Amino acid sequence: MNLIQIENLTHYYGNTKALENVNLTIKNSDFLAIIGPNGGGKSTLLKIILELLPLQKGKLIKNIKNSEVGYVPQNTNLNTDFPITALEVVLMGHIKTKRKLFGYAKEDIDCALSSLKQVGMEKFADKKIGDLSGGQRQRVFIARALCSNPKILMLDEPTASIDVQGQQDIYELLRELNKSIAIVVVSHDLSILLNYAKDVAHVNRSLVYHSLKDVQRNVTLGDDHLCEVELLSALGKTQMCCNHKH
Ligand SMILES: Nc1ncnc2c1ncn2[C@@H]1O[C@H](COP(=O)(O)OP(=O)(O)OP(=O)(O)O)[C@@H](O)[C@H]1O
Repeated sequence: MNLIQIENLTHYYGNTKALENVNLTIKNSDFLAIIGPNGGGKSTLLKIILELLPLQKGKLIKNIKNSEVGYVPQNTNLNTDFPITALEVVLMGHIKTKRKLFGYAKEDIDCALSSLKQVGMEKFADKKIGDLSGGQRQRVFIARALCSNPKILMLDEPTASIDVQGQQDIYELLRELNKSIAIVVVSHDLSILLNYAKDVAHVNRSLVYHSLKDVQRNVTLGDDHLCEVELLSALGKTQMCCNHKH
């Protein structure tokens, strides 16, 4: 089933053309990696799908409600000094929270606890967000996005500044979630991402879609990471070459 369809999308910021004639379909079982150089237009694409930016030219067809698109933004490590618990962060994701005069309704708390359980963080419900590791904190933000029972989960650089083991744990979680919801990840962590994504969209103003069905998995982790140039080469864009050492 097609959840989201984008047709001939073009977007300008003033005179800067950020996206040109982009076509993309996101289906319910997808695990899509969106990659591309800095300034290539990845965030712009995400913001248009999330309707944070207006549609200027082209079509955006959504077969799901806006509330069924879960979003985990970039930089969830900011403001870790804020004295708020993991449970409270998740409760903030409730769009139809019936707030009581003091605190939250029991059904909201039960739902938030169940989201925390889904990401393996229920034991940390009462911990301050600043006392968690980067990977644990990211799980809490994923739980927050899961609160509205999304059909698609979009994550912008979910593993930035998380160690390799933590990154792998997050992707294992996303793989598990992908059994019931579509996953779209913007990331530069290609080595890890490629062991999990089913398809890749390379965005550099225009979008080139590649299926990863036939690409060899078990890409090396750690220092021997795969760079974007090598990835594109593996996908058949052999005119590109990589001049640097890993
Ligand atoms: N608010 C804005 N006003 C003007 N230009 C913008 C704005 N946001 C983005 N741009 C420009 O649009 C282009 C695409 O930017 P975008 O942030 O979508 O790229 P990106 O692929 O997400 O980059 P990064 O990997 O660095 O996050 C860039 O040339 C950028 O300078």
